[in-house]
Formats: sequence, structure tokens, C-alpha cells
Amino acid sequence: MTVSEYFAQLLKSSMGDTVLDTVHVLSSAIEFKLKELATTVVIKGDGASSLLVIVTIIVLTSSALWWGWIFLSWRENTKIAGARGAGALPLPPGSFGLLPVLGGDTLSYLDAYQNFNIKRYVDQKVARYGPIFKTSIMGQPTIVLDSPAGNKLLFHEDEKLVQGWWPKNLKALVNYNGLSETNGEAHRVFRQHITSNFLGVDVVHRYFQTMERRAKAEIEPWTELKVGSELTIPTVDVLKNYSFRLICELSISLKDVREVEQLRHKFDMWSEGFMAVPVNFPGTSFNRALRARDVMADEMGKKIKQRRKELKEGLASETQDFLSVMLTHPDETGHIVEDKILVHTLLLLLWTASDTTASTLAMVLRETSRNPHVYRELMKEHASITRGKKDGEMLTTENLRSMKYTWRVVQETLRLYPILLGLFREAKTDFEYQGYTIPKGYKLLVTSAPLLDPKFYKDPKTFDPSRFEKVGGGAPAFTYFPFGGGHRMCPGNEFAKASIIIFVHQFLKHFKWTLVHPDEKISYIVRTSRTILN
Ligand code: HEM
Repeated sequence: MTVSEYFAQLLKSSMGDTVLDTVHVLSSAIEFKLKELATTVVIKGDGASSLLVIVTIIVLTSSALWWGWIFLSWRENTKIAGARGAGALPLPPGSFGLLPVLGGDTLSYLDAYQNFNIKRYVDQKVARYGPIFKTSIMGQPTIVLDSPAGNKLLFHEDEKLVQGWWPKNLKALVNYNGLSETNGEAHRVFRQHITSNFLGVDVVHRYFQTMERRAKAEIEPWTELKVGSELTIPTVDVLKNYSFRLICELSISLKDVREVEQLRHKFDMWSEGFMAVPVNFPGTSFNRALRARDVMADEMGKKIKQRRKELKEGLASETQDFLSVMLTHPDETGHIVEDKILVHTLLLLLWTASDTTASTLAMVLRETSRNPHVYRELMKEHASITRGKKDGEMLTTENLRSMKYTWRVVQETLRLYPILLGLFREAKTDFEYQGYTIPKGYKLLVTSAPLLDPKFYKDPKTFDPSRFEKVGGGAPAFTYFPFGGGHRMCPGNEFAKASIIIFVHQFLKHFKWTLVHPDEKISYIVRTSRTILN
């Protein structure tokens, strides 16, 4: 795509011209949407042997939200760039570009991101400047750090030298001071609170049955045809339904499909704002996203009030979902979370828990189909679990623990198709790093490039789950970080793991599948959801 096509596309999306079926988001607190994955499956049954299934397209998404930064933060950028005192170590080599106000390297970075060429982008820069280089991305002075040392800096010394950072347009869209926007002690306390009460490893097992029920509810309606029949199913939509409906049920007990879909309609509109040019003018995507957010926030506010009443009257349980837990369990400082922060967190959960899982599942299904030995190994693992079960008997924690190969498949999927291809932080203070000055306010970026580096992984492009028989796929520490790391590491990782492997179990039980387009190019772009009412 040329530069002008790129701009045209962005403008189109911001003006709400229909065609663009992308949505997306990317920040230190992720999110993104898929394009399409239709699947033709063959219904499995007694004696059904080699069956054909067709999976169309898969596409992860990502990126673009940063266009707004270019315009919003150039002044800040120039102030910071001039702030170094005399005698300081030099800045890392590199260039802010001739037109940093237009984002310097923004186009090439985003192009590499969308087309899944981050490694090539980084390799070219490294060949020119060395492993640590400066550039300007989205109007922000940015220092790109090599891995694994750079990851170690970002993830381990997180709170001393660097902190989480959200772009301005994203902050505007979120607009509440919750987990995503806080740093330091407030962030730690709140994070600890939601981890110990909702997302932690000791809690997530409570949702296994709901996850399995939801997975069955999405899959079984497609299995009602005769055994052996071929069927095309819109798999991405099935996956998106699964993850969105699951988090709605577990966070606010919202189960009615039509109500969920109404919420998702607004959610989609909101998400579209994350990649739009941040022009808040009636008719723009950004404006629509802000309005959708207000409507959702208003609805969440009403749900909070209603639930408080139900809890008082004994009509709701204290542990029935995230909302109840937050309203009845104080954090370690003895406080119940404020309503406006709770509203923010509910939206954050919808955002972080839905398309991340759906996208990863999509790629798991794709790679399983492209690698028959992987399918066979998976079948072995899951058939032995199914054999030991009576009809309708649910999966146990023990069963999930035994799905070791399945988890390796997911880990290898996240190596090849990470949800985030780059993670940003902001320097909290001026500091020295490997002979250079990192000025306060500069953005720091680590990328997923090492995941495809033969230095760390033998035959890096080969899908080989057996790498993960060793921790981190055998690569040095701080190379593999699909869930981020340090104080901002994804608190939903256990939740994600369980919901993914449970879905894989159900899918394998019912279908065998092959890809319609086995060599489909993967790009990080998106479209909004299509409803399937089961
Ligand atoms: C395959 C699925 C998922 C992947 C790969 C993933 C990955 C990530 C990554 C890379 C981050 C940023 C970490 C950082 O900045 O260092 C993140 C943050 C976050 N994720 Fe996940 N995630 C997934 C699923 C989930 C789920 C299911 C939930 C909730 C149920 C969730 C909740 C969050 C939250 C709340 C944050 C923000 C944490 C903070 O700022 O402290 N994620 N995730």
C-alpha cells in the first residue's frame, strides 16, 4: 500500500465511509479484532475418519490507533527532545526523520506492523544503527530496545525507570481513571485486588464449567447435521461470539443473547475509535466511539446501582460475577472500588478479554489444520480425556492440567502470532542505558522481532509446539513475552489459557477441518463482529 493510499484509508475510516472494515487497537493494554475465518467442517461421528473442513481466512489485527498521537503530541515531543543537559551521554543513534511532525517513522512502522514484517523493519534499522536506536513513531520520540535486554529493562525495573503509557486518543476514549491509566502503588493495589478476586490462578477454576458450557453453546448448533456432512461455518464469528459472550456472562451476568449483541454493537463502535484519527466532530468514527463509550458507561453505571440493590435485598450473590465481587470485597486498603473506576474496569475487561482470545484461537485452528502431526497429537491428548468421561460430563481442573500438548500449541501460536507486535513504555526519569541517555518522557519500545530470530529459535518460521517442552521455547529468558511482563503483565493470562484450551477441546471433539486458503497472508487488520444468534 502506498503512503497516500494509507492516508486515504485512514481518513475514510475516520469519516465513517463504510468500506473500511477495520477496527483496531493497540496499546500497552491491548486489544484488536479479526477479519474473517469461515470454516467448512465435516461433522464427526462414529467411524468418521478423514474429513475435510475448510477454514477461510484468519486474520489478526492490530495497530493504527496511534495516528492521533502524531497530531496531539508533537509539541510535547519537541519539548522533550531539547531537554538534555550538557555533559550527558549521547542519545542512541538513529533519526527522528525529516518530517517528525508527520510521525517520522510512523508509516514504515505501521506498514511493517500491519503486514507482519516487524522483524524486517527492526533488522533494517539495526543494520544501520545498531541494536538500540532512536526514531519517531506516532509523533513520539521513541527508543527501540534490543531483546532480551530491553525486555528485561521494561519488565523488571518497570516501576523505577519506566512506566505504562497510553496514547492521548486512547486515554480520551477510556476517560476513566482505572487500572489502565494508573501507575505505581495505586496500580499495584487495584491489580492485586482484581487478580486475587477474579483473574488469579486460584479463582479462574470457578469458571471452567461456564467456559465449557459457552463453548458447547457456540459449537453444538453447527453439529446438528448428519454425521459426515460438510458445512461451512463462519469461524471467526463463532470465536468472537464465544469470547465476548463469555466475558459478558462472567463479568456482569449478562446472558441474554440479544442484550449481549446490543452491547456488542456499541462495543464495536467504541473499538473502531481506537484506530480512527482523533477528530471529535459529529460524523467521525472518533466521535461515534466517544458517544458509544458514554452510552456503555451509562449502562454499566445503571447495572452497578441495580446490582447494589439486588445484593442488599439478597437477590444476587456476592460471588456471582466480577461486578458482585467488586461491590462486596474491599481491596487491601479496606476500600470498595469507586463506581467510576468500576465502570472503566468493566469496559476494560470487555476490551481485553474478547478479541485477544478469539484471535489466538483462530490462529490455533489455522496452524493445527496446516500441521497434520499437530492435529494428531492434539487428538491423542483430547481423545484420552473424552474416553474417560460419561456423556455430558464436564471437564475437571485435572483434565485441563493434563492438556499439556494443547498448551504448547497455544504457546507456539503466540510465538508466531503474538497479540502485540510491540510494547510501549515511557521513561519516568532521565537515565543511562548501555552507554546512552534515555531522556524522561521518551517512549521505549520492545518488539516481537526476536520471536522469529534464528539466534533464539531453530527454524523460527516452523510451527513446532515441541519447543515448549522447554521453558520459553528454549530461548533465553525475556525473549518470549506473549502476555507482557513485570507490573503490567496481562492479569488475564490464566483466564485466557483456560478459555482457549476448553474451546479447542470442544472443537476437536466435533470437527475436523482444513483451510480454504492454506497460504492466506496474515495481516493485522480487522472488521467488526457479525452476529450469530444461536
Ligand atoms: C491470548 C490472550 C491474551 C493475550 C495474548 C494478552 C496479552 C496481553 C498483553 C501483552 C498485555 C500488556 C502487558 C504489558 O503492558 O506489559 C495485556 C494486558 C492486559 N490484559 Fe491481557 N491478554 C490476553 C487475554 C486477556 C484476558 C482474557 C483478560 C481478562 C479476562 C486480559 C486482561 C488484561 C488486562 C486487564 C490488561 C491490563 C493490565 C495492566 O495494565 O496492568 N487479557 N494482555
